Amino acid sequence: MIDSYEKIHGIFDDDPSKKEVLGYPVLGYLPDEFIFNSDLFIAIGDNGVRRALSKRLHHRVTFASIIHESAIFSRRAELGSGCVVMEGSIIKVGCSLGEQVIVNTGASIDHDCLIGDFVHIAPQATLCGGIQLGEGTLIGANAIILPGVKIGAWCTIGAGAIVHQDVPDHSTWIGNRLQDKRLKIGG
Ligand SMILES: CC(=O)SCCNC(=O)CCNC(=O)[C@H](O)C(C)(C)COP(=O)(O)OP(=O)(O)OC[C@H]1O[C@@H](n2cnc3c(N)ncnc32)[C@H](O)[C@@H]1OP(=O)(O)O
Repeated sequence: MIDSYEKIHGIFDDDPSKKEVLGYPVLGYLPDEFIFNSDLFIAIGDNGVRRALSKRLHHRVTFASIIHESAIFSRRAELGSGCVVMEGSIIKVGCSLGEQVIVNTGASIDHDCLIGDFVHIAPQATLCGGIQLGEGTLIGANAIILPGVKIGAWCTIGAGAIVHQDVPDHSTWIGNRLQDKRLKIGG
């Protein structure tokens, strides 16, 4: 997506065997003393890793946000820095998305939703109106969150789930119910 809109100067990656990605040079590990002349985008899906890198770097770089041209993003919605809004997704009036949020392909976020930092909303997930998502939560592909539901921080909502009630922090929800913590699913 970045390739469609902007010049990419290079890619940082900890893996020394990677020399190029999509024809762009891999610059190796990101050194602490690196001086940025361009915006940075953290292209990492893991919400916790994205948070850690963002905290490490935010004082010395500006994070780019990317909205694909096929997405519908209400002019009455807000988006933080470092976000990506992918192909065919819809963000409607009154929504507020924090920093480093991934809105994946075809996801739908209806009116007045409040989305915390470092959230990932996977492909084709549907958020009805007035939903709140805490920091770092993953909404699995094709999940449906019913109107007004509040989901806490660092939760995992399974692919295809239907969430019909509030979910506490650090919980996992699969299918149509909260999982017993003893199952230790989704950490
Ligand atoms: C472009 C992209 O790809 S973006 C990435 C989007 N990613 C996703 O949408 C993934 C969301 N993750 C999931 O749905 C995962 O399956 C999780 C987090 C719910 C569970 O993962 P794990 O903790 O590894 O659980 P595991 O695979 O061991 O399954 C545990 C049990 O739950 C069941 N289960 C797992 N996921 C689901 C699901 N989504 N719906 C219903 N049942 C499920 C399994 O069948 C298994 O049942 P069993 O104990 O009766 O055999």
